[in-house]
This record gives sequence, C-alpha cells and structure tokens, in this order.
Amino acid sequence: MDFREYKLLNLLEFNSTRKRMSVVMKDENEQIFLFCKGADSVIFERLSKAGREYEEATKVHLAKYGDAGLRTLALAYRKLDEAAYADWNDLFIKAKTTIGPDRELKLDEAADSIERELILVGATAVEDKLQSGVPECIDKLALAGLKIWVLTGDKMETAINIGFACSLLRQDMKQIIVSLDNPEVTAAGDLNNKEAFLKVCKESILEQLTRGHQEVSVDAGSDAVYALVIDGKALGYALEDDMKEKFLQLAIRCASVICCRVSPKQKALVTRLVKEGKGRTTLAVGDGANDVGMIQEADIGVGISGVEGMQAVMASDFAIAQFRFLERLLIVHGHWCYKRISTMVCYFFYKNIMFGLTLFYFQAYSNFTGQTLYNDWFMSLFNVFFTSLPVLALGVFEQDVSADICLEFPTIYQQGPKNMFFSWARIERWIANGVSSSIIVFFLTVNIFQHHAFRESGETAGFEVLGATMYTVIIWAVNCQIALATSYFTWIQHVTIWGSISLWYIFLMIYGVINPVISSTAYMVFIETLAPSPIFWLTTLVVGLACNLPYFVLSVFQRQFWPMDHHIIQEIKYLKRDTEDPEMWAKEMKKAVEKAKIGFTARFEATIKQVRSKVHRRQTNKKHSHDSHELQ
Ligand SMILES: Nc1ncnc2c1ncn2[C@@H]1O[C@H](COP(=O)(O)OP(=O)(O)OP(=O)(O)O)[C@@H](O)[C@H]1O
Ligand SMILES: [Mg+2]
Repeated sequence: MDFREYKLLNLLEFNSTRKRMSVVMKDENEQIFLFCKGADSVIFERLSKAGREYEEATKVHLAKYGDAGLRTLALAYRKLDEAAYADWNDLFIKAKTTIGPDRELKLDEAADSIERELILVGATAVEDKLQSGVPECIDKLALAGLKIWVLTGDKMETAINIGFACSLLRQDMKQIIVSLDNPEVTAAGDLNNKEAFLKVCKESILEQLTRGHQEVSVDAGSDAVYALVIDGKALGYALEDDMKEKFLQLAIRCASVICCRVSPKQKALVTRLVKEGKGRTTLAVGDGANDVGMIQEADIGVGISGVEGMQAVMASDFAIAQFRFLERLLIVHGHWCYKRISTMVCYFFYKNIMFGLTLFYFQAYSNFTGQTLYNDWFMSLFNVFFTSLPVLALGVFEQDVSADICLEFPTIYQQGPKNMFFSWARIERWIANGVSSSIIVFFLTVNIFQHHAFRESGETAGFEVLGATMYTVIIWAVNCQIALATSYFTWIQHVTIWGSISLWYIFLMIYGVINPVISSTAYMVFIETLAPSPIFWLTTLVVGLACNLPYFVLSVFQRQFWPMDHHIIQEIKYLKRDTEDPEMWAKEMKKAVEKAKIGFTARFEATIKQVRSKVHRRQTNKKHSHDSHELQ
C-alpha cells in the first residue's frame, strides 16, 4: 500500500456563519495545499475559473443527494506557494493571538483571504436521520394549533425533503420559493458591479415576495395551502427593515415556513421578527451551537441534548433528550402549568381581598377607632399557616384533565395561547368573588351576633367573640373555596385543605390557654366561649356555605350552559361515557383538534378530499356522457 505523509500546518475551524472548514497541509515534496470542505453554496462561490471543471456534474449530484434527504458537503482544494503561504501565515498567527472581541472577526478575515481560488473536487453526502417520533410530534403540535417554522442550516433540497418526511410539506401544497437562484441575479453577478448587483438582488426578492402575496390573495378563501421556502441569502434581504414586514405577512399566511441555509444570527432575527411583529409567544427548539441565538431570543428556549454537544442545552430554559418529548412538555405540562399558575394567582387575589376587606369594614363599623377586629397573631398567621398549603398543592399538583386526555384532545392546549384563564375578565371574577364573600361574611356574622343574647345571662357577644367567629368562617370559606376550585384530589389535597382547617382549631385552643398577657383577646375564647355555644357552630356552617354559594351557583350554570372543553371531558370521564357511550366520545374527539394544515392528519384529510373530488368528477363525467347519449 502506498502511504503518503502530510504535515498539518493550520486548521481553519468550522462555524455556522462560515459554513466551511479548511486545513493547510504540506506533503512530502514540500508542496503546500489548502483543503476545504463545506456547504455547496459557499464552496462554489470560492472556486477559481480553472477549478470549475466538475461544477455542473457536482451540482447534479448534489441536487440528487439533496432530494434524497442527505446532508451534503462540497470538497475543494488549492495549491499554495511557499511565499504566499508565509505571508498569510503571519496574518493568521496575528489574528489567532489577538485578544479581544474582534478575534473571531480577524480569524474569519484571515481564513476568507486564503479560502479563495479553489479547485472543486467533488461532493460527499451522509444520511442525517430524523429522530424517532418527529412526524408524530409535529402532527400533534399542529393539531394543538401551534404554528411551526423550520430554520435550518441545510441546503434547500435537503430541507424540502426533510419537510416532506415530517409532513410539514405535502404534494398538494403550493410552494412559494424565494431565492436568489434566478437568471437575472446570476446575470447581474457576472457584471462585477457590486452596487448594481445588490440592487438587482433586492428588487428580485421584493418582486418574489409581492408575487407570493398576490398568489396567496387570489386563493384566499379556497382550500389551497401554501408553503414558503426561503433560502439564507434571500432571507438576508427579506429581513431588512423595509422588507421584513412584507416577509412576515407572507410567512404568516403560509401553513409551513422553511428557512434554509440560515446562519445562527438569522435564526435569532427570524425569531425576533415573529416575536415582535406578531406579539405572539415564541418557542425555539434546537440541538446545536448554531441554535443558541434563537433559543435565547425566543420567549421559551428548549435545548435538545444529543450528539451536537451541550451548548443548546446550556442556553435553554428547558432541556429535553429528544424532539418528540416536546409534545408532552407543551401539550401536557404546558397546559397544566398554565392552569395551575393562573388559578393560583387568582385565588391569592381572592383570599386576601376577602380577608382584608373584612378588616376594612370593621374600621368603618367601629367609627374608625383603630380597634382591629382580629387578634394580632390571627392576622399574621392567616397567609402563613391556615390558607397557604392548599393553594401550594393546587399550584403543584392540579390537573384539570389527565395527561392522556391532554394528548388525546390537543385543542385543550389552546386555552393557554388564547389566555382563557388569566384574562382580565377571569381575574375580575375572582376579585368579585372575594368582595362578595367579604360582604357576606362580615354583614351576616355581625347581624347574627348583634341583637341577640349570647351568654346565658343575656349579654351579647363581645368583639373578641365576633372576631374569632368571623375568622373561623373565613378559614372555612377560603379552604372550601379551593376544594371547589380543585379538580384533582389525592390525599395531599385532603391533608392540606382539611388539615389547614383543623390546624386553626388546634392553634386556637393552644394559643387560648397561654397567659392572657400573650394571648390577649384570644384567651380561653374557644374553650370557654365559642365551643360550648351552638350559635358559633351554626354561624360557621351557614355563613361559610353562603360565602361559597355565588361561586358554586355560577360554576354550575357555566358547566350546564356554557361548558368549556375541559368541563365536557371531565363529565364524560366522570360518567364513564368514554367506555359506555363511545359515540359521545367520538363526537367530542372530532372537536378535539384544531383544523391543522400541516402534519400527517392534514395530509390524510387532503388525500381523502382529493380522492372524493376525483370520484365525484368521474361520476359527473359519466352522467354527462350518459345524458348526451340519451339525447342522441
Ligand atoms: N464540520 C463541518 N465542516 C464543514 N462544513 C460543515 C461542517 N458542519 C456543517 N457544515 C456545513 O455547514 C452547513 C451549515 O451547518 P450548520 O451547523 O449551521 O447547520 P446544520 O447542522 O446543517 O443544520 P441545523 O441548523 O438544522 O442544525 C451544513 O449544512 C454543512 O453543509
Ligand atoms: Mg446542526
């Protein structure tokens, strides 16, 4: 075997902006070479006139590989003479030893100056398999009403092929392809006038975007589904200030958007454009260092840990091991989290308003004497012990519907993006609940106690009795309220809710027997006064129920007359209709998905529609010919 020995002189590293990497080598005859591999578009730009011998053949191969969904690399080399290399090496070493922010820039410039005049050798292709479960996951996300954009560093053919593989594209979609790969731009490029070339490029992109808009507008209202495929260079122009709005509007009207050959910076810019232009919440998911920019730019960044290193994971808010876990992360945990947090916050408003307002009413009632209704310790411990754990349990464990149902009914996810549970209307309803409960608890309790004998000897109750009773009612009311608002009960919910209430009585007893210097108005109030008197227990029951009555009645009405998705599903599950009455379940299932335009469910529907229209056409044709026969 014939061995050749090469000495490695320099390594010009890969990054996603350069989209290429090179090595400088010396062979046994002291001849210096530069070998370069990288994205085809980048390599072809850098070929010398003499080095284009295999250009056409390689392009054909590359297109073939791309269509097969393979990832391609173009390979090229160049010979360097000793003197030219020595000059360049000085420049490179200087760049390499620079310290400061412009080191990268200088290195890129140095590399750029030598990676020119290349001679094309050929191309390679490797299969980069989709992870398992990606098409299914994309389908679910589409059914949940999410819009999916693909931003990739791959070449257009590969990206389109992958688009087909994961059902983002399908045959009956109309593709709008925006790129600079057209005769006008190529002709302008040959003229060697940079300014004129830029102008032609810009005009070409503007024209393609306008044409896209027209096409989409013509078909508006019909079933036509569009996909936008834009390439990195074109995107550079489309993201300029005067064009980005047009690009965004077009992209929004397309069911799928695929941006290929984009640099990391462009990925971030596109994310920002959607985030700021539409004011929507964006989520970026990626696995490589080239995705870090967009992961940080998006509202929610998700990193996939895998073969491409840990950079994406380090920069992300959530890390997952496979793309398909995104489905569960969003549709199950995203949904639960949104509900938990929004209900938790609303409940906090409610309970503090209810408690605080009773203090305020008492001030007015006692002619602003400054006398507080409750013992100091009662007030301090309200949010700490007696009402805190149930709401924490709700915030951590609540599930309005189970995980399986979330996945089976992806539309339920839309409650989040539509903000149905943290809208002003809902917050106001909870505030109103707090205000009404405070009015009920205060005025009912005061009226019950005011004109009646409380003690055997005929005296009315003192304000310490009134305060302790009212406080007891509030503890019952707010804890029962959370029991009403919770849909998922485990022993944890029971322990926290009923435990909080029990804790109050235990506290009252222990605190009540402590020296009156410390317990002040609470001294023996429960053991001696409240516990033996039936009116205390009766008040707790009646007023406690009355506080929760408005919420309860409204909830019943809502469930009955304006049920939301999760209400219906809860009822079906509770009444076991899913097993006993499959028809009802199937009917509900139909409603359970957004009308998606991408994903294989959409593809399946489109195919059925096509077959149906074909059959219909055939039947009408037959009928026509039959009719004309009869006429003859
Ligand atoms: N090590 C490498 N050496 C030379 N060229 C490379 C190398 N890695 C990638 N390339 C080329 O640079 C292009 C851009 O790579 P980049 O990492 O930005 O995106 P990607 O990995 O292709 O796609 P994605 O954004 O989907 O991860 C690739 O399509 C490939 O042609
Ligand atoms: Mg990558």
